[in-house]
Amino acid sequence: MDAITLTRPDDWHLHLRDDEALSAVVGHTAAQMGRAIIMPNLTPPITTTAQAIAYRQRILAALPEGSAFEPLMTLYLTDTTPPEEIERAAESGIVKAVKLYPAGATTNSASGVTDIAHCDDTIAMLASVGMPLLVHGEVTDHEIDIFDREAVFIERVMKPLLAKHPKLKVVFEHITTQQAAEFVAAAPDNIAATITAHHLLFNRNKMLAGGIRPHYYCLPILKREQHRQALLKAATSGSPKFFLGTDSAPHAQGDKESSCGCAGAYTAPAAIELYAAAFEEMDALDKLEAFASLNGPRFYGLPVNADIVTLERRSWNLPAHYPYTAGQHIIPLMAGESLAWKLKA
Ligand SMILES: NC(=O)N[C@@H](CC(=O)O)C(=O)O
Ligand SMILES: [Zn+2]
Ligand SMILES: [Zn+2]
Repeated sequence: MDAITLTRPDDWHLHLRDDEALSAVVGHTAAQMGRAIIMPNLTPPITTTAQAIAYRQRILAALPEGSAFEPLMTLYLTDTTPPEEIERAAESGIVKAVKLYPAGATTNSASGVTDIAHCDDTIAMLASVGMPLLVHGEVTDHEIDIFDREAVFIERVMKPLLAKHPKLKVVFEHITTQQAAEFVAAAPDNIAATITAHHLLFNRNKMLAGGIRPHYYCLPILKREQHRQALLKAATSGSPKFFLGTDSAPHAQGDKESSCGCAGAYTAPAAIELYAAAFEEMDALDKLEAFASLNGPRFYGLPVNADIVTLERRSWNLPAHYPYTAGQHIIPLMAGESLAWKLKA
């Protein structure tokens, strides 16, 4: 097989940042994806519908000429988000989901939720308007080992949350463990998950064996091979519960290559090609379209994209870096390395 044609994919979990950084990165996603769910973890975070509408305008203004890319906006849930904000969000037609960051779990999560009990009425409103809650599923308890934080989150937070709100639509974002993959597969239809390309392609050795590679440091952190295998199995299973969410999370080179480096892998420039590599490893390229282009819109209740894209089997090398903010580069995942598939321009 030398070419694959797919309905144009969407990215159901993306960080675009703001200002200069936004302008530097948005074209990479817009060249591949029809739409993307835009994460709200700016500083300060996007907590209101009015802020989401303004942020969407900045994204549209930063797009390359003629781009049809559509940003789908989210709100950042806090301890004090009122249920009325959810009603406003639903009425806007612009906000598609609300994001739960446990306070302190990841980049720009300081304003996140300290105890989900504070959000009960707001989450009940989400369930009643049918808007998905997107969850960064890691506990923040310092007693819990970083490699166990996702699995513990399922028991301590996810199961009680779903027991209390059985109709709530939940996307378990960027799952990284066998436990999460099995939990989602066995859950009712209102529970789905995004999976990143980097968690499908790499285990923690890539980050830590033979030298520490900060561009592979992201949250949730890369896990053991056993977990990568479980994610590959889930993504290629044909189940409509699993879909593409790159979690492409740009940070300046200097903020990654540091004594206390930021979490986040920059995968947007080669997103679909990285997923193609993972699906090919499973001999499952025939399952890529459902995962990348069909399952996400179905869960969100949106139409699939009307146009198609073509991937060609053609070896190419990722650039060593891209321009980012003034005086800073951004280093993509697999910088300088080769990929077997290339999206046809
Ligand atoms: N994934 C990451 O490692 N980082 C994300 C935050 C997130 O998605 O948790 C970021 O905003 O940089
Ligand atoms: Zn996250
Ligand atoms: Zn993210």
